[in-house]
Amino acid sequence: MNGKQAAGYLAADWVKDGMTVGLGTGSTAYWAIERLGQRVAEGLLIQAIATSSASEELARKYHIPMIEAAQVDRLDLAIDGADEVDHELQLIKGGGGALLREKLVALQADHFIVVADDSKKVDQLGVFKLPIEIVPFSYEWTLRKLRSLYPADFQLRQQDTNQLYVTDNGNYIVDAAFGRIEDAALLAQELDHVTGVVEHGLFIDITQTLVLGFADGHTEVIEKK
Ligand SMILES: O=C(CO)[C@H](O)[C@H](O)COP(=O)(O)O
Repeated sequence: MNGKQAAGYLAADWVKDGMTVGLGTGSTAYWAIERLGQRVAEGLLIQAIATSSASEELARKYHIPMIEAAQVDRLDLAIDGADEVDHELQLIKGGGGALLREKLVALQADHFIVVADDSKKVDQLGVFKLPIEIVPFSYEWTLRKLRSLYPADFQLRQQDTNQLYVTDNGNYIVDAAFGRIEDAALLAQELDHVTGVVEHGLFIDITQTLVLGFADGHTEVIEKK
């Protein structure tokens, strides 16, 4: 068992009968979904909402009962991966392009658990390029605005050489190389106010629990102070 699997499997233990669960996206959330699928096969009664079409497909493969967001007001729990996590459990997410739905789901959950292998733990956020989801209409203006605000490299994410990456919500993603981000909360607030930006991958004060997995299969659980 590698670190991602160890973290994903352990996080699935938080899920109890009757819960509505948010399912994250990526190669670590994958293991949590697989483990939940096993538990559903053993009789666990839950319903779930997925943060991407890929996770929805995976959950359906494991016969996890899926519902639409409109059917519930709150989620009991959401489990998702991260691209970076710092000591205060602030995150960069969106490497897999699902940041908007991931943030919507995380904010609606009473308990948000992040699953990651130990390579994701950093002293300061920002080495991983920050994904920023922008609307396609006038995206060049939004890109120009971002470039005028910050001395960072902003690159539109490509699907392949001829095609821009398009999210499940029909938007584009800009990957921003900030380097070390001195004040992630401030940057998050500023990006919230850039017209054309739909959402960004800074998850500030959302995570309650971090489940870290290590290469030898052991895990560490860190609760938000
Ligand atoms: O934010 C995400 C997708 O939008 C993922 O959670 C993040 O990229 C981590 O992925 P992985 O577990 O594959 O390393």
